[in-house]
Amino acid sequence: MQTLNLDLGDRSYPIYIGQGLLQRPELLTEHLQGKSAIAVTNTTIAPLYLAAVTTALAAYKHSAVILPDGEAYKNLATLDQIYTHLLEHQADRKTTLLALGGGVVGDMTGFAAASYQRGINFIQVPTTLLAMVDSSVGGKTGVNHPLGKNMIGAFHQPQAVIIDTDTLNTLADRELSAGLAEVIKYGLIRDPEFLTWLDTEMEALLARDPEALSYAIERSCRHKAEIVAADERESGQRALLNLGHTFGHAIEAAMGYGQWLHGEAVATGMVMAAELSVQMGWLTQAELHVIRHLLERAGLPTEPPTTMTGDDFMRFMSVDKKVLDGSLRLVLMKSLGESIVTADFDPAALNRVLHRDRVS
Ligand SMILES: NC(=O)c1ccc[n+]([C@@H]2O[C@H](COP(=O)([O-])OP(=O)(O)OC[C@H]3O[C@@H](n4cnc5c(N)ncnc54)[C@H](O)[C@@H]3O)[C@@H](O)[C@H]2O)c1
Ligand SMILES: O=C(O)C(=O)C[C@@H](O)[C@H](O)[C@H](O)COP(=O)(O)O
Ligand SMILES: [Zn+2]
Repeated sequence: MQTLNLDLGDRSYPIYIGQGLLQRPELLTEHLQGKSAIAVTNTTIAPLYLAAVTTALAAYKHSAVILPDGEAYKNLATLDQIYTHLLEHQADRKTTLLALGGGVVGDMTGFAAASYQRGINFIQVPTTLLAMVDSSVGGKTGVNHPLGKNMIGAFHQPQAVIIDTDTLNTLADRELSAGLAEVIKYGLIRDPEFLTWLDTEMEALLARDPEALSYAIERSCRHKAEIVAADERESGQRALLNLGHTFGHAIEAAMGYGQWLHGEAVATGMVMAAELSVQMGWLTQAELHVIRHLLERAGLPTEPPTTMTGDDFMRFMSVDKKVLDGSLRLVLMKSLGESIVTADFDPAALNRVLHRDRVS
C-alpha cells in the first residue's frame, strides 16, 4: 500500500492506494469520529462492494443509502434522499458518511456532508478510475443544475481517501477510458514526462495491468494533492485542473447529463482547448495531433457532438465558474505539459473552434 498525504494543516488527510484495501477495516474505522457511519452508494455498486464496507462497520451503528445510478441523478432531488435518510436514522454531528462509488456518489455525499447540520465528516472510497485519480481528492463537492454543471456545491475535505484498486476489475471499459481523460489531463497541464509514459503504457493501462494502473493513480493523486494543498479554493493554479472542462461541461449539460460521460466530454474539451492554443500560436499542429492521438488511443472521443452549435456552447460556457466580472477565462496550453489560465485569447479564434471552422 502507498500512502500519500494531502497537506492542509489541521485538515490534512491520507490517500491510501493499494489492492485489497476494502478487506482492511482498520483503514476505514481509524477515521471514524463517533459511533455511527452511513454509507452512500448506488444500485450498481451496492451489490458489488457494500458488504465489505458493512462488515468493516460491524461494531458501529450503521446503515446505507442506495441511490439511483447515473449523472442524471446528480441533483438536488437525489441529495434530498440522502438528507431524509440521515434524519430518519438520527444522524448527528459525529456521524461519518462514506462515499462508496464513482464521482457522482462522491460529489453528492461530500455535499451532503458539507451541508447536513452545517457540516459532518466523510470518507471517500472511490471505485472508478476517474474518482480514484481526481474526484475523491481535493474536496470539491456538489450537484448539477439543468443550466450548468456542478453549479451548487461547497468545498469540504474528506477525512481520508481509500483507493482499493481491485474494484477496477468490475469497471466497464468505457468508464476506464473516461478516467484516463483526467489522467492525461495531469500530463497536459504540468507533467510532460508523464505524457511520454502514458504514450508507452497506454496498452497496459487499457489491459488493466495492475502495476501500470497503480502507477498512474499514484502519480495523478500526487499532482492533485500538490495543487490542492497550494490552492484549496481555486484562487490561482487549481483552475488548471479545469483544462477542457469549460467546453466539456457545456457538452455534458447541453446533451443532457449522462449522454456524454464526464471524462469523454473533458477529452473533447481538451482537444478544443488545444485547437484554440494552436490558433493563438502557442501549440503546434504536430502537438495538437499528439494530444488527439493519445486521447483516441485511450478510447475517448475528440470531436464535439454534431448537434451542438457554437451558440449552444456559448450559452453554457458563459456561466462557467471561471467567469469573472463577465469575462470568460479558459485553460489553454502553452506547450505540451504546460497550461495557463487566461482571458487573453482571440474571441474570433474561439468562435472558429466552437463553430468547427478550423483554421490551422
Ligand atoms: N469533485 C471533483 O473534483 C470531481 C473531479 C472529476 C469529476 N467529478 C465528477 O465526477 C463525476 C464522474 O465520475 P465517474 O466518472 O466516476 O462517474 P460515475 O460516478 O457515474 O460512475 C461511473 C459508472 O460506473 C459505475 N461504477 C462505479 N464503480 C464501479 C465499479 N467498481 N465496478 C462497476 N461499476 C462501477 C457507476 O455506478 C456508474 O454507472 C461527474 O459528475 C464529474 O463532474 C468531480
Ligand atoms: O478539483 C478540481 O479543481 C477540478 O477542477 C477537477 C475537475 O476534474 C472536476 O471535474 C471538477 O469537478 C470541475 O470543477 P468545477 O469547479 O469546474 O465544477
Ligand atoms: Zn473533471
